[in-house]
Amino acid sequence: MLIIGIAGGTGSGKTTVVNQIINQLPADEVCVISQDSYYKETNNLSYEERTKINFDHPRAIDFDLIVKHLTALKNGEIIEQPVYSFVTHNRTKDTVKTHPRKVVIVEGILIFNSEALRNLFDIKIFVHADTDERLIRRVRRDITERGRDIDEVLNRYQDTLKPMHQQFIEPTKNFADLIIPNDRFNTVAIDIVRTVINERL
Ligand SMILES: Nc1ncnc2c1ncn2[C@@H]1O[C@H](COP(=O)(O)OP(=O)(O)O)[C@@H](O)[C@H]1O
Ligand SMILES: Nc1ccn([C@@H]2O[C@H](COP(=O)(O)O)[C@@H](O)[C@H]2O)c(=O)n1
Repeated sequence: MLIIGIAGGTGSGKTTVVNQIINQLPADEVCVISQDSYYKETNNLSYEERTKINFDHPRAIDFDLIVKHLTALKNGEIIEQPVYSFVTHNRTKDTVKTHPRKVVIVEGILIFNSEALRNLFDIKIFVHADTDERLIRRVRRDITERGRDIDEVLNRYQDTLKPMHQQFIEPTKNFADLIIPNDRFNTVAIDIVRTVINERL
């Protein structure tokens, strides 16, 4: 099994890069674990309280469960990946059965913050896009796909996204084996990653 970690700031294009990598691989040879699925359960909080959570701080993530699930996949076991709702800011009652595959891709803003998780990755990739580009993409995406309005996105950006990016996300670029510049679509980098995967399989 080849386990690839793909980190990078919000809006850097991690999900897009993952889709570009996997769309040429047979579906039964790859599975994806998204860090967003592993936001801690907050059933004890009201909706109002959940809107105030700092979702860009490592303490918001259930790293123990990601490590447990990744280890289980490595041991050939099927896992029940949680499903997260950006509308309710909580996990839903659903789960997605995720089968062990030859290639496992884990993507998320904070995945290189956990040493235990880092140690499970065979290849660590950091997707980079400039701050203004990420903000523009985030505004567009959160309004069209995540049910937010402009004030919500900009307030969250100023209060948590920007400082947390500087404190926790950008420094983890140093752990990367490969940095993909993604201000524009970077087909060369995607081809290189695909070649590495094919060689290792
Ligand atoms: N290289 C790129 N050029 C232009 N837009 C991009 C690029 N990569 C991603 N996007 C767009 O930016 C938005 C955020 O990308 P996404 O892959 O969801 O980022 P992340 O998973 O890092 O938050 C999406 O709407 C996506 O279509
Ligand atoms: N309820 C939530 C949970 C998380 N976020 C934001 O999602 C970002 C991470 O996802 P990406 O796909 O952009 O990597 C992160 O920056 C959180 O602020 C949210 O808005 N609401």
